[in-house]
Amino acid sequence: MELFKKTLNIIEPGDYEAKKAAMQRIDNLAKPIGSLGTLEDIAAKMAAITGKIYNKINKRNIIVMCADNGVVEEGVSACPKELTAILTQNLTKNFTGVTVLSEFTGTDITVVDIGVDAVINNPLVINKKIAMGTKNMVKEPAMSYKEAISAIEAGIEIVDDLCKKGYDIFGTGEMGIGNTTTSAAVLSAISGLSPDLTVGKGAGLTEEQYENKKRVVKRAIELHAPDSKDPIDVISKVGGFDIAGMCGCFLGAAKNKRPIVIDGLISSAAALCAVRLNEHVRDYIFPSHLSEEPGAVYMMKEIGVEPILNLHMRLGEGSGCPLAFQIIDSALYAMNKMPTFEEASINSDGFIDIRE
Ligand SMILES: O=C(O)c1ccc[n+]([C@@H]2O[C@H](COP(=O)([O-])O)[C@@H](O)[C@H]2O)c1
Ligand SMILES: Cc1cc2nc[nH]c2cc1C
Repeated sequence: MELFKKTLNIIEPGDYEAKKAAMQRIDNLAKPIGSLGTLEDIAAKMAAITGKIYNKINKRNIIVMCADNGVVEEGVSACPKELTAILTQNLTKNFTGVTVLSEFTGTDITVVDIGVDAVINNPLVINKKIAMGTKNMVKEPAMSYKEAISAIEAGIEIVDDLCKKGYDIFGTGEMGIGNTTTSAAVLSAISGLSPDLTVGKGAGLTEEQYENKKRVVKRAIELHAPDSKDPIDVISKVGGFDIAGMCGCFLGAAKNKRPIVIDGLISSAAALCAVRLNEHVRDYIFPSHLSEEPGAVYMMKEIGVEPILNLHMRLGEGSGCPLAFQIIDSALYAMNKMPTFEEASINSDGFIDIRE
């Protein structure tokens, strides 16, 4: 509880003076005002995070939180629960989408067992197991309030450690059969939106199974009536250990003044909880893509960010993060290397400053 409270208390807003100075440079670059669109927003936001106008990312890390969800016994997923443990192991063998894309983009992966319902005997998986999966949320709260805090603290600790190792950007990912159900439940509980809008087909469901999934989310919310103003209450009643762990990652990144990227629906649920715990966390968050899950649009709105990409992806694992890293790198490179109108005029006889 101490680490959680301390972290929440010391998170500061971004450096808006540095952001203003960055915007000034961006507006002076040899291009029509605003013509680099979202790349400009990214470069300015990064300046607010680091307090510097010129930024470069050297070390990238995606933290993948793996956990099981008790609600799977209600038939909400097309996948067998055992896949969580298998895919957790696969993350360490470069057998997954996120690891291959990370290899391509020079990104390291941190695999965390935060609640897989199996013994994961693998030195490449960090053991932060809170329990052997959550409870079935239509029968009882998914976890205790204390467990939710412990899982959040595990995420903060992971980010603290990685910051000491020199990582300067983070991605968030997860592996957990059934976690599109918990994510939709968290979104509905916090926003008040009907599960008819927030629930999707996840890894794939028949129409009949999809109707059941919506009923399950409605039943869990009716049973526990989570307090929409208390993200810990929401996570503990209808969330998952992966969502809690990633929520901790967002808080930890904000505390350490490091950028952190959202992937799909599940990491959005974690980001939403983190932003509701402390509004300043938003200053450190970059979205990546718009997940194909229907709830993703509402997640983005509730968090208050606009996805950079729309690639119709719905893999999860953190797979959108390496792609966003490349866009972020490009934005920073343009910011650092493009000449201003003044610089371009000095270096080229024929240059016309279109602002005059
Ligand atoms: O992140 C997303 O937007 C996303 C959308 C659909 C499925 N997933 C992945 O699929 C698994 C959850 O799907 P489900 O149907 O079991 O809830 C979990 O391991 C996620 O990584 C992830
Ligand atoms: C193969 C596979 C990979 C995944 N990654 C995230 N969820 C997944 C579900 C399946 C089935």
